[in-house]
Amino acid sequence: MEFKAGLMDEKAIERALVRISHEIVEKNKGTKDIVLVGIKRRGVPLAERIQENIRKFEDAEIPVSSVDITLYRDDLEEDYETPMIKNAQIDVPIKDKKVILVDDVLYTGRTVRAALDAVTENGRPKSIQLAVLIDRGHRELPIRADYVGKNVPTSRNELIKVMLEEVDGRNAVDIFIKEGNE
Ligand SMILES: O=P(O)(O)OC[C@H]1O[C@H](OP(=O)(O)OP(=O)(O)O)[C@H](O)[C@@H]1O
Ligand SMILES: O=c1cc[nH]c(=O)[nH]1
Repeated sequence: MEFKAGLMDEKAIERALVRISHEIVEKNKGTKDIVLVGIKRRGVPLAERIQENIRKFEDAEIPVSSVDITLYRDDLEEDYETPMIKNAQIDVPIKDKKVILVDDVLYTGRTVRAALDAVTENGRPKSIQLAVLIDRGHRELPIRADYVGKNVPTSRNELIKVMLEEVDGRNAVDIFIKEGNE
C-alpha cells in the first residue's frame, strides 16, 4: 500500500467533530432524547468525543453505546466479505429515542446497513441518523449520512485510514493507494 496524502490532522478532526456536534444539537432542536451509538471500533471514540463536545457546549449528558459489526466471509462469494452483526446488545434504552449512529468512514454503506439492523433489534427508536468523519462515496445501498466531517472523492483502489488516539495512538486521516489485488 502506497501513501498518497494526508487528509486531516488532529486539529482538522477536532474542528469537524465540533461542527458535527453543533449540527446535531441544531437539527434536533436541543439534546432531548438523543443517544449516540458508535460502530466499533473507531465509531466509539468518535461518539465519545461528540458526547464530550455536547457536554461542554450544552451542559447536557448524552448516553453513548456501541454496536459491533464485523466482516464475515460470504459463503456464496469467495472474495467477498459481508459486514454482519457481531454484538447487537445496546446497553442504553433506545425506544422512542433519536439514535445517532457514528462511524469513521462511509463507503459502500454495508456496515451501516448491518448497524441499522442491530439498532432495530433493540427496540423502535423515534429516528435514526448517521454521522461519519469521512464520506468517500461509492455507495452500493440507498444510505446517506446526516452529518459529514469531510467529503473525500476517491477511486475504488484507494483506502482511507482514520487513526484515533484511543485506538491507534495518534489522530490523523490519510489516503493510500492499494496495489494489485490487495
Ligand atoms: O461503508 P462500508 O463499505 O461498509 O465501509 C465502511 C466501514 O469500513 C471500515 O471498517 P472496516 O471493516 O475496514 O474495519 P475497521 O473499522 O477495523 O478498519 C469503517 O470503519 C467502516 O465501518
Ligand atoms: O477506504 C476505506 C473503506 C472502508 N473502510 C475504511 O476504513 N476505509
